[in-house]
Amino acid sequence: MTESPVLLNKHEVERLLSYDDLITRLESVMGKFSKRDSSEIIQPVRSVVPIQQHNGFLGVMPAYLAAEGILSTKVVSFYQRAEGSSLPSTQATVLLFHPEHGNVIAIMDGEAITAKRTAAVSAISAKLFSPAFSEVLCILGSGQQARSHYDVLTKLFKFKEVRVWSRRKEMAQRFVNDLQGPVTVCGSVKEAVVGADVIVTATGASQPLLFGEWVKPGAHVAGQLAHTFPLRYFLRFLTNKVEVFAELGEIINGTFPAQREKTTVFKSLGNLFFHSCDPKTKNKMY
Ligand SMILES: NC(=O)c1ccc[n+]([C@@H]2O[C@H](COP(=O)([O-])OP(=O)(O)OC[C@H]3O[C@@H](n4cnc5c(N)ncnc54)[C@H](O)[C@@H]3O)[C@@H](O)[C@H]2O)c1
Ligand SMILES: O=C(O)[C@@H]1CCCCN1
Repeated sequence: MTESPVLLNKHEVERLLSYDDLITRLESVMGKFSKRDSSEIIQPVRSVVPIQQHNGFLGVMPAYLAAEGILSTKVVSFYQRAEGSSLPSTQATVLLFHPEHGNVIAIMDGEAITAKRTAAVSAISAKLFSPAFSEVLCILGSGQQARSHYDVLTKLFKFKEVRVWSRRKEMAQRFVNDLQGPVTVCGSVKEAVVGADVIVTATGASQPLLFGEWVKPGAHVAGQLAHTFPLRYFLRFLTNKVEVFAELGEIINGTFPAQREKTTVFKSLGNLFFHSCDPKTKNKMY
């Protein structure tokens, strides 16, 4: 007879999930994923059901790591919320299965996992690609991802200055009031971005907010885009001289060099990494 699944609520997940463990673990699994060896990891592309009349989506994100006996799926809904809505735009549950018997062994809050996992992956990208002496962090947005990115990036790097922009200044101010360290609230995206070494985009915007001409040469952009944000926009608004270079796992594996001195963009959905174009560098397209 199978036992009842363990239930982990948001508070428990937050307590148990440390950024140090997550970063180590994610570096390992992203490296394995990029080897495309199905005996190591099977992770199909996320299935998404559009819920058009309510501006929402339901996604299912399964994965299987045979050697480690981990069989799991996240079930996530994401909705476009009206400005000022108190509802979270992303809500998720993660189910862990017994790989041999197929029964559910744990049901975990997925909001905390999504917040921390996504920020930890950006932190890995920043570790690899941010300028050697990064002093200024810029965060666009003031929601869940903005907060988790603030937490992990200020834990890993010693920034001299942190800037936040949000479409409503009072939301940016509320975000800052919750933090311990000093953060500047900026009145425009440009003001927040110019001169920044690490730039996090964490908004639900489906139109470009950040323009390449504002980005300091050599800076690193960690892009948490709305999945509705077309990739071609993201490339064009940044610069028309962008090449898709590699998956993050390929950089971790050493298949491609990180080239920290270049202006780099990590597009989190799909784990792609871009850098500004160098004609001598081999193009790699996915
Ligand atoms: N890559 C990933 O794996 C991943 C995971 C989770 C979330 N995301 C994406 O990250 C983004 C932020 O997610 P979140 O959980 O922090 O959401 P959230 O709802 O907590 O915060 C959204 C933020 O975006 C701002 N915003 C919304 N629409 C905007 C617009 N049109 N212009 C300017 N600002 C706007 C809001 O004011 C708020 O600051 C979303 O696009 C989400 O889809 C990506
Ligand atoms: O990977 C995720 O969990 C998120 C959910 C929200 C939309 C973007 N992707």
